[in-house]
Amino acid sequence: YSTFGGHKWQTNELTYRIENYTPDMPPAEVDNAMERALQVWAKVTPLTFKRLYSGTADIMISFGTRDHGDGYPFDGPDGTLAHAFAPASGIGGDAHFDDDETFTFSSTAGYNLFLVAAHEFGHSLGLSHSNDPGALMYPTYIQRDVDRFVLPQDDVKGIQSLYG
Ligand SMILES: O=C1CC=C(NS(=O)(=O)c2ccc(-c3ccccc3)cc2)CC1=O
Ligand SMILES: [Ca+2]
Ligand SMILES: [Zn+2]
Ligand SMILES: [Zn+2]
Repeated sequence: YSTFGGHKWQTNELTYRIENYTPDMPPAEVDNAMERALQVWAKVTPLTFKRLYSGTADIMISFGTRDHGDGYPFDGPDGTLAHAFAPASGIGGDAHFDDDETFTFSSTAGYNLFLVAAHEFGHSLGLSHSNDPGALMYPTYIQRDVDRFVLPQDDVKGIQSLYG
């Protein structure tokens, strides 16, 4: 695993807000994918995630295409699927998803939103990429069985090196 130089949140009570939705799936499935992706990390750390419905949360989650206002424009279908910012005020911690992608949650076609979100939230919490091909924080997307998803040991060690 690797971190952004040990950059981390100074509190364990984090907040998140889903700012908008993708037309690819019902909002309830987006909520579910995001909640489960955050729980993956909460389960192995003292971190808790509280959902906000207005105002500014630590982790602002949004879907956008091309230039969406942060100087890191998306690139249309395929290529970059999403990006997230390391812990910091303002845009720090935020996770953006490229709405030119077809995200799915139930089927295994397309990019699994739960997996991509879990990976991006790893960045939002302070992890950068791992060179362990089995790790969630490995830079390349690998389709996995999300029903029995268990956070790989490399990621557990990484997040606990920050918040354990
Ligand atoms: O740090 C960055 C910036 C660009 C990235 N490219 S991506 O959006 O195509 C991407 C690649 C792999 C994943 C991923 C890796 C492991 C598990 C799940 C998703 C997520 C997004 C990945 C990423 O998180
Ligand atoms: Ca893209
Ligand atoms: Zn962005
Ligand atoms: Zn990444």
